[in-house]
Amino acid sequence: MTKTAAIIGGGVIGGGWAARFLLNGWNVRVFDPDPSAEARLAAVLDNARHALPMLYDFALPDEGTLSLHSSIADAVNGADWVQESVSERLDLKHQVIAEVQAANPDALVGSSTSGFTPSQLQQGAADPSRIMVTHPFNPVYLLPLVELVPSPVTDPASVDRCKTWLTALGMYPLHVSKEIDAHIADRLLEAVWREALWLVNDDIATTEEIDNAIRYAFGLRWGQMGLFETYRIAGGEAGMRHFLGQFGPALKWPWTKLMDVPDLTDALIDKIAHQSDAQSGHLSIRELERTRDANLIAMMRALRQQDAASGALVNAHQQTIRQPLPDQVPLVSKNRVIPSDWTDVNGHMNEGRYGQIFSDAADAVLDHIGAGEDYIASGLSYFTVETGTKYLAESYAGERVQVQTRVTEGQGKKLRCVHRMIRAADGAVLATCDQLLIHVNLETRRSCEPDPGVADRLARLAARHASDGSLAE
Ligand SMILES: NC(=O)C1=CN([C@@H]2O[C@H](COP(=O)(O)OP(=O)(O)OC[C@H]3O[C@@H](n4cnc5c(N)ncnc54)[C@H](O)[C@@H]3O)[C@@H](O)[C@H]2O)C=CC1
Ligand SMILES: C[N+](C)(C)CC(=O)CC(=O)[O-]
Repeated sequence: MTKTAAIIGGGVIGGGWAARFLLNGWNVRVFDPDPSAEARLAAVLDNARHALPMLYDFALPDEGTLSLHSSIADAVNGADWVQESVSERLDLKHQVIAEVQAANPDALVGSSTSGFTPSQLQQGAADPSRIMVTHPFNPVYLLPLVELVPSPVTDPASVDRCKTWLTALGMYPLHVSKEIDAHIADRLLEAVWREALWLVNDDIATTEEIDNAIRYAFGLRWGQMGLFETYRIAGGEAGMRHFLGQFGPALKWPWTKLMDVPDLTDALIDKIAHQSDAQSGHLSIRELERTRDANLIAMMRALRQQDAASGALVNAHQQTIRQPLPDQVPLVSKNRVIPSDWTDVNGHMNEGRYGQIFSDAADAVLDHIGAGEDYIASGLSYFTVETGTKYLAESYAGERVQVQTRVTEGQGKKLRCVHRMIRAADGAVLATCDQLLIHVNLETRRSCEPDPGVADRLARLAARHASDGSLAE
C-alpha cells in the first residue's frame, strides 16, 4: 500500500524531503503557515523532477500525491511518517512535535534538525519513543545521507522501520549511536566553516579562493573516499601509522584557529556578503541550484560506473525500482529520463546515446527471453551485427522517453528487433532502430544456436509480435 509522509515546514529542507518522498511513490501532505510556502515548494519540486530521475537508467515509481493542509492536525492525518522541518528553534520544534503527537500518536516522527539532539527534542513529548533525528543534506532529493540519531528512549523497532523506509527512498541512513550536538557531519562542516570564516576575516583568502581550494582538491577526494581512507593512502605503503607519524606533530602547530571563532561583526558579514556577490551574484539561486544539481548528478553517475561511494548506493537502489518487462506487444523495453551528460554541443541528445538506449532496449528483450546475466555467465550471448537508426526529432535532457520494441525475427541464430523511441510527454516518435543480433558462443566467439529454452521463448515472442503491425515502418 502507498505510504504517506507528512512534512511540517515546507522550506528548503521540507521541500527537498517532499520531493524525495513524492518521486519515490509516497503520498505527501505538507503544512507550512507561510503564504509563500506553496510557491517555494513548487520551485523545489520543479528542480527535483528535473534532476533526480536523471540519476537512474530506469523510470522511478509513479509519483505519489501531493496535498497542502491548513493545520498540523490535518497534515498528519493518516501519515506513517512525519518529517519535522521547521526553523532551527527548540521551542518551535517542541510545539510542533506536541501538536503532531496529539493528532497522530502512531506516526514516527523524524526531525531534520541540524544540531539538536533527540533527547532535547523529546523533552515534554507525549511519546518520546517514536521521536528521532533524521538529519538530511541539501538538496535532500539528490544527496543520500541521512543521519539517523535515536536517543536511549527511542524505540529500536521504530529506528529499524525508519531505516528500511529511508533505504527504499534511495537514501543512506547513517545510524549515529551516541547522540551529540550537531551529530557527525555538521560537526565536521562546522570546523571547516569556522576556519574559512577566519581566513576571510584575516584577509588571507576570498570566498572564491576558498571555494577553489575545496573544489579543485580535497572536495573531489572526499566525494569518493572520505577523510580517513584518503589519508591512509597519503601515508603511502606504510599507511595510516606513517601518516600520523609525519603529520601528527602539525596538530600542535598553529595550523588551525578552531579553538577560537571570529565575531560575526557587521564588517565581517559585509565583507563575506560582498565577496560572495562578486563571485556568484550574477546568477540567481535557481540557476545556482540547477548547476549544483547537474554537477552532483554527473559526479554520482560517474561514481555509478565505478560502483563506488554514492554511485554504489544509486546502483543498489536502482535494483529495487527496476520492474520486469510487462508481457505486452509491443514490449516497452526502456523507460527512462535523458540525463544532462547525454547532451552535446548542439544542446540535444548526442547520436551516440541513441545507440546506448537501443542497446539497453535490446538487453531488456534478451533478459525477457532468458538470455540475461546468468545466460551470459553460462558462456552464451547475442552480439549486435547490424543497426539502422533514423533520428526523427530532437530529444533533450530531462525528457522522459520510452522505447517500444517489436521482435520481427526470432529463428535459429537470428534475433531482429525494430525499436521506436517515443517522448512520453506527447508520444512523438524521436527515433527508430532496426537491429540484428546473432547468437554466439562466448568461448569460441563464433555464432551458434541458442539454448532450446531461449530459442523457444524467442520464437513464441516473435510469433506474437508478427501479428502486430503497430511498429511497422
Ligand atoms: N538549510 C540547510 O542547509 C539544512 C537545514 N536543516 C534543518 O532543517 C530544518 C529546516 O531548515 P530550512 O528548511 O533550511 O529552513 P527554512 O527557513 O527554509 O524553512 C523553514 C520553514 O518552516 C516553516 N515554519 C515555521 N514555523 C512553522 C510551524 N509552526 N509549522 C510549520 N512550518 C513552520 C517556515 O515557514 C519555513 O517555510 C532546520 O531544523 C534546519 O536545521 C537540515 C539540513 C540542511
Ligand atoms: C548549515 N547547516 C548546519 C544547516 C548544514 C546542514 O545541516 C547540512 C547540509 O546540508 O549542509
